[in-house]
Amino acid sequence: MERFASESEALAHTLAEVLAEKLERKSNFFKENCVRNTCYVRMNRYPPCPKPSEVYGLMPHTDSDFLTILYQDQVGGLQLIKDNRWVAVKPNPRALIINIGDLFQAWSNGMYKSVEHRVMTNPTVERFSTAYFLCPSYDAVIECSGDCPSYRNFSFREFRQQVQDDVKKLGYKVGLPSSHKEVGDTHSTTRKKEVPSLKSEGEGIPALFVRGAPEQIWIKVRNDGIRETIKNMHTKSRARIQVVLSIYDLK
Ligand SMILES: O=C(O)CCC(=O)C(=O)O
Ligand SMILES: [Fe+2]
Repeated sequence: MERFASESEALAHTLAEVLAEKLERKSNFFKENCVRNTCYVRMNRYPPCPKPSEVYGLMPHTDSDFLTILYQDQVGGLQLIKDNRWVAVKPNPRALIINIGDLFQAWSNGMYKSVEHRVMTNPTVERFSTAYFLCPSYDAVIECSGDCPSYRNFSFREFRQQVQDDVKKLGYKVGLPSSHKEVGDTHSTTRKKEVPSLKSEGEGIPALFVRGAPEQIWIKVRNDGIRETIKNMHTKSRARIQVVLSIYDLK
């Protein structure tokens, strides 16, 4: 677990810096603000559930961090929204899944989009996953980039507080406002509507290959190729970046 944490730490910083460089923003932000005691690893266990159609393993959500490095076991159940539909992310023991979180969405002025995802339960098999969250200190201020920022500046403490308050009051996280400028304006943001049916597990996204789609970019990176691969990838503006990474990097 310690190894997962330290390898993920290095990887998360590399990815964040390169993604920042692509925005032509100072890449030392992450070194200065996302330090060891502000980031964390979470281990998730999903027990078998007799009523999988009625109970989520994890409710649909976006992560409240800069980016998440996720390793899932072979059971499956992770799904994300792609092209307005839920699709399964096929388990692959040699891949890590990297999700952009809310903070990167705000920091990049929506260039990188936080990915909505959820976990379905399995009626017979228990499932495990491990996630590393790249988070800043509570006092860090998230400054939206660009001449026409879509979000006002806010501290991570403020954002966390808003998420907690929303969950308490409304029963779900509102997260970043989708079309309003003010973080904290919970009433202006409607809950995302339920997206249509999911594709079957078999149709899910293979977790280790390169594919470009209008809204998502999948890249395969090995060993020390991370920087070059990301630098060279073709990002359409406002692309949603979903990075699928070879676990060879973890040796
Ligand atoms: O278990 C998974 O695959 C996803 C976990 C997750 O989304 C989270 O911990 O935020
Ligand atoms: Fe998550």
